[in-house]
Amino acid sequence: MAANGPVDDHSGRVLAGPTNPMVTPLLTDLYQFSMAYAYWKAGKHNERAVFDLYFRKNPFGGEYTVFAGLEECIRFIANFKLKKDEISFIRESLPGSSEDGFYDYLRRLDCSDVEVYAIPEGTVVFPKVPLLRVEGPIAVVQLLETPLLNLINYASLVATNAARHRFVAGKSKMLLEFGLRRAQGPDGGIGASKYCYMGGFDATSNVAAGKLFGIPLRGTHSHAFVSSFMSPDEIIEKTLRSSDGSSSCEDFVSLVQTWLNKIQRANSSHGSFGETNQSELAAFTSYALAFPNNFLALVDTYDVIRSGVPNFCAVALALYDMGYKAVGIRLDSGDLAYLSSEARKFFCMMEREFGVLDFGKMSITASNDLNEETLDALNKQGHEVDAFGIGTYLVTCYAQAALGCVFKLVEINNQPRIKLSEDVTKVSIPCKKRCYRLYGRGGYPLVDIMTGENEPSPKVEEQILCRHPFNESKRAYVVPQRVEELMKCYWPGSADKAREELPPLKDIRERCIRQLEQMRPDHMRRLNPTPYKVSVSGKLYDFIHFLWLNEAPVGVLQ
Ligand SMILES: Nc1ncnc2c1ncn2[C@@H]1O[C@H](COP(=O)(O)OP(=O)(O)OP(=O)(O)O)[C@@H](O)[C@H]1O
Ligand SMILES: O=P(O)(O)OC[C@H]1O[C@H](OP(=O)(O)OP(=O)(O)O)[C@H](O)[C@@H]1O
Ligand SMILES: O=C(O)c1cccnc1
Ligand SMILES: [Mg+2]
Repeated sequence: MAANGPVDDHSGRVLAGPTNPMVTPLLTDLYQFSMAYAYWKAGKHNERAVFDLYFRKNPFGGEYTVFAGLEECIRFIANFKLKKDEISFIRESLPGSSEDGFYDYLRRLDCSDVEVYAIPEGTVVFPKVPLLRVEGPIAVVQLLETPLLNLINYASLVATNAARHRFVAGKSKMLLEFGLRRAQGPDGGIGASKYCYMGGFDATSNVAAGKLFGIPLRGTHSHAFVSSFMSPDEIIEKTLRSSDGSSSCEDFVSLVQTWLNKIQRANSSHGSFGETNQSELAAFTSYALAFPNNFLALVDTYDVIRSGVPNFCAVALALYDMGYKAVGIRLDSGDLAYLSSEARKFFCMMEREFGVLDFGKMSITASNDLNEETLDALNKQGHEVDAFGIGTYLVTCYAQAALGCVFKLVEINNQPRIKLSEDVTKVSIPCKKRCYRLYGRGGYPLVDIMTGENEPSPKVEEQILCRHPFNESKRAYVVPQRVEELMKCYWPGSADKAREELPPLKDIRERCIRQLEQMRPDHMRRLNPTPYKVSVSGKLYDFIHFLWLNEAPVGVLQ
């Protein structure tokens, strides 16, 4: 197996660079280069360091997180090489006293001696457990800190946000990501589409993301299309061939009008609406002529119940005459519970009145500032929405700005290191570690446990003591029914190890959905979820506290 550089992986494919060409070795904080210089000057740059990348608290008030962004990290590491002009820029940016030798060193730098262990992308993960363990010469690994955090923080946050929206919406609903126009710039938009799909969305409106990642594309039309029409007279080409090609309707506009009259006269709709908006009818008719097989109309430009829905039905029934099946409607304002229920009643009434099979099952898409709370409210009220189009709140992660992943030194030259803090949640867990997920009888994950690298792994059916890393009184014996080692080798560096494949996005998405489904329901609920337990072995617990006492200066009281 090949170990170094931008080489082929097992399937013979070259590991391409990151999706965003802005992700280069310069996409880091200046202080990383300053430290790299100081390490080099001190002759320390090749000291072997181990860093853990982890977060401290689950986002959105929840008790789980979806890990995303790994593939981009590995592609970055595989292609890490400073270009001549980049090195010149670093020389200009560091103090003039820096020595030439450092820049020769930068020229030779790559990640061929860096090892990356990581939890597979799409896994459900928890605070304190390393998502990534990066080991290598300290100067190089230090340069990786910022880009790795940048690639993982938003990816995992938005994937988690998507998973949470999916959880509230339920499995059977179609979830469409509509956020590109509101996302934080182009990378925010592309990233949101990729990671919302990973977190369980079905499709995106973002065409570039469709091309880049093969995400299914979906979309409707906007109010502009509806309001751009003034009257049915504008429609010049009125012919529609039937779906089987056997006949043709010379004046589809008149056919639609005939159906509108029938609907108005129908017994069950008598009196429920008068004149509908004719310019809206023109827009719908025109759209149907353009897409007879995919007719979906935005029905809230003028009045959903008095105009949009009857106009839609008139066009849909005319299409039906020609052998086509309309797709449905989109609602983008108003009370979505009420309007979707009223629209459904209208469709069912059309089915009964005109004997059109399945007309009542017409798809209803809803959009307009949706988020977890509005989805939850709609569920509680009862609604008839089949698909949700969600933008702003989803992609901007409005409910929480950042995940807060950190990158902490846990070992140097085989010496464990600890970072202390007044705030116990900020004390780092030292040592190069192994992490396991222990499963209980119900098939649910029970606890994650971190051990020292050389400790024996937990065994199925063998009792193991799991301790809270910092709280002495919190501990439990666990007899696992299944033991899963969490971190796998994704970049072996110069070690003679096999590299994990980077699976296609679709497979990661499926993994993510399965992972979320296998969690115990009380960890997943929105209100007061039960925290999932993250622990350390007895041996690691003792060592953390030994090191803590060793490193913490004893105060003097005067
Ligand atoms: N039944 C419902 N229960 C709870 N929230 C709802 C319900 N229906 C819609 N919403 C939400 O209420 C908000 C309504 O937005 P807003 O008050 O701006 O009105 P609007 O429908 O957008 O009106 P307009 O587009 O005419 O200005 C949106 O965030 C929407 O998702
Ligand atoms: O509401 P979001 O969750 O962000 O979903 C995307 C929104 O973008 C579109 O319209 P846009 O907001 O551009 O115009 P509108 O508000 O006037 O409909 C669409 O109609 C949705 O309302
Ligand atoms: O296709 C849609 O309906 C759509 C796409 C992006 C934003 N709002 C709506
Ligand atoms: Mg809007």
